[in-house]
Amino acid sequence: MKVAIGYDHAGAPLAETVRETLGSLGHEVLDTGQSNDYPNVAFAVGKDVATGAVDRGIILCGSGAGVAVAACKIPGIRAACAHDHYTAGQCVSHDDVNVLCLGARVVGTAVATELVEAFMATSFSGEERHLRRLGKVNQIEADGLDTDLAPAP
Ligand SMILES: O=C(CO)[C@H](O)[C@H](O)[C@H](O)COP(=O)(O)O
Repeated sequence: MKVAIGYDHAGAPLAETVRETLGSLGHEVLDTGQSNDYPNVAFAVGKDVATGAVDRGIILCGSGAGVAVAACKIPGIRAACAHDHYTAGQCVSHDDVNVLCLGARVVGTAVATELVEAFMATSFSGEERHLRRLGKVNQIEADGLDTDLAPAP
């Protein structure tokens, strides 16, 4: 896959680990570089994913939270902050997450490597219940505060 990465000053210490891990897995890395304001980083990576220039994105900041908040504002982006192996995989298989957000002040290089591996090894399951829920996410994105969601079955 082609993967865009980006990082702020707080995320930068993990950038080389992410680049190396993606490379060792055979993925192509598009490095969008560093900005010291996390919304700039999130927008650069999220735009590449949303336009289809790359398949997925990985964004690094201090906690992983700031870049996730910003990236989720971009239509078509499903970003998640994951610091455990289970979430890094399940966020893709259930929620079709296309941007992984990591906090370099939270995890070290060994855990970050495992998180990137889990994220990249997982595909969306396509199961009916997950498609239904993702449809509702898309509905919220399209209709905003006017959204009228069907109740859960
Ligand atoms: O971690 C973050 C918040 O969730 C941000 O994305 C930044 O990395 C963080 O706020 C940077 O903090 P600093 O005090 O400006 O170094």
